[in-house]
Amino acid sequence: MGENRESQEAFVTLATNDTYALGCLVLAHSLRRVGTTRKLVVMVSVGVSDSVRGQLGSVFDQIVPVNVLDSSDTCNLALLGRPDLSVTFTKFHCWRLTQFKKCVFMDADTLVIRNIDDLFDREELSAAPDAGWPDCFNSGVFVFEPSEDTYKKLLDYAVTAGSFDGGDQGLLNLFFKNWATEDIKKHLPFTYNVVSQAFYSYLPAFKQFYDNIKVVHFIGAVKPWHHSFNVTTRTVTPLPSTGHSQEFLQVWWDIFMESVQPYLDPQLTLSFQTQDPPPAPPPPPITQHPEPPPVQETRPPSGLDLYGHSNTRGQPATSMCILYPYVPPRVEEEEPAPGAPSSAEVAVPPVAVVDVPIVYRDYQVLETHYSEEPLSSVNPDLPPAEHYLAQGDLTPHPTPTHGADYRNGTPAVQPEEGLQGSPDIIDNGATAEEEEKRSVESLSDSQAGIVGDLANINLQAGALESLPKKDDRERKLQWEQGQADYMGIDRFDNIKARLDEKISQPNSETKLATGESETKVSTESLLGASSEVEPSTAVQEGGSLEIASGEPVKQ
Ligand SMILES: O=c1ccn([C@@H]2O[C@H](COP(=O)(O)OP(=O)(O)O[C@H]3O[C@H](CO)[C@@H](O)[C@H](O)[C@H]3O)[C@@H](O)[C@H]2O)c(=O)[nH]1
Ligand SMILES: [Mn+2]
Repeated sequence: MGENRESQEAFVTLATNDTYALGCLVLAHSLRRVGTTRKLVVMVSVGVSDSVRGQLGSVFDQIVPVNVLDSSDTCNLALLGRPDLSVTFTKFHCWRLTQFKKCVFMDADTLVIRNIDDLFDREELSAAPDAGWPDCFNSGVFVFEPSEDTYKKLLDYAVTAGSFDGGDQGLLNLFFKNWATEDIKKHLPFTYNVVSQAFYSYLPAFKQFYDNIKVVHFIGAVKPWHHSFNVTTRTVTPLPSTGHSQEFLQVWWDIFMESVQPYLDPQLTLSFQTQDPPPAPPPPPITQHPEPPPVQETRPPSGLDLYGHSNTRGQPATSMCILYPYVPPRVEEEEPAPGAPSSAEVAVPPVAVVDVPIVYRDYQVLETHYSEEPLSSVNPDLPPAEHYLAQGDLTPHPTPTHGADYRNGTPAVQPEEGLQGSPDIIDNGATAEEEEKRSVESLSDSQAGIVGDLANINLQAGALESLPKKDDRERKLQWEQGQADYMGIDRFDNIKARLDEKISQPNSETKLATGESETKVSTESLLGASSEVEPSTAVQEGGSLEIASGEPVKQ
């Protein structure tokens, strides 16, 4: 392979804010660690701060500023009416990197485990199946050939046809619609884009093909950087219900702590937050709606999908996460007083407890289009932003809390007390636990649904007892109707915990037929149901679940 080829091929990623840029940094270090010989390119929009750009420059070969509202774009006018396509279009800028012959695009939330330079032997458009709908490809990793012509066609197509999921993935799948059938070589193995929840959805395959995993993709609303990391034990605590594999989260954090975090600008903690979209109004309290709340026709039904994405675009869920964006580097200490704990034993308190609005697949709130400059300054010939607002195309955000004008398409409803005015950073000396507790308690009963979310996301993994207790019987019925709460109470590690518990109780009524390779367990035991369940509703035909019980997942 000639040096020539190596300089003409690149891995490309994208960040529109400092938060996603952290992902880009970890991704780039992961690529360097597996010894890639190709160039590394990151596309950044105005939302990425100078200090973070500087850090990107230390690991990427090129930083390419991109701006979707570049007035040279012929499609500008049409785009203005389609704010939902903003980040989508930013991603498409990768086709303009015509200084390269071939590229591999990688989302900022991907992590490279093994060398993938062989991807450059593939043609446009090669990608791996999406775990949610395998006839579609996932657009987090794809091979493409830069071309201004393709870029323009994509924009035209986007404006006329639109994206069926509002994001780039829906659009790219329509544009490259023969991907699934035309050429098997364009079907990348799933190992090139393993959604990190796969260990959960298909554990045996995850174990079988574990050694081939090349790229892990942390899809969904909760990203590795939303997790908390204990600097003393140097372990990450997985947030329940995200489904992310602890093991790969740990790999992400190890790289982050070693190669990224020590070089972060100490001021970043603040800019980190202000770059994030402002807290959006909470979804209407469920208890006050005998009928489902009115939903705009264009929206798919609400609820979370397997990966924790909300199907309700424009309705962010609010969750508390503890961020550890910056841990001050250790300074040489004076001799500790006799009897005082050494610095290694002192748990570092969280830097900030942040109310993070988690935005599910909703890219309308991002700053690419709107936050930095008023629309009118982008192209002085265009009518002012109010014009579009008046047409009902866009809805202004109720309160531009960060000085930026985020027009996120969500209804202009004032957030309710208790969620609304929570400052971005609570730094009052309270411990994370106290703060969590306080914020949960401050919610009114009518926000019970939200309390559930808060409680759920704050629980430490394995804290089964403190999960919100559903009525056992109701839960059992739901299970039997195929409505198990796979991402919550019925998620794998909970089921496993219950199994372990049952197995360790020799007098348990649970019927355990332990074969060589599998264990059959009754619905009842999985649900941890009490013995008061009526016999008629006890284990029914088909109500049992098979669980492979081979060796545990590799640690
Ligand atoms: O505020 C944002 C949001 C996204 N991105 C970039 O866009 C990518 C896609 O967003 P992401 O949050 O990673 O989406 P996913 O959770 O992975 O969801 C899926 O849906 C997206 C929209 O269709 C696709 O882009 C993804 O590839 C697909 O995996 C990110 O990795 C970033 O590179 C930003 O820079 N800023
Ligand atoms: Mn992604």
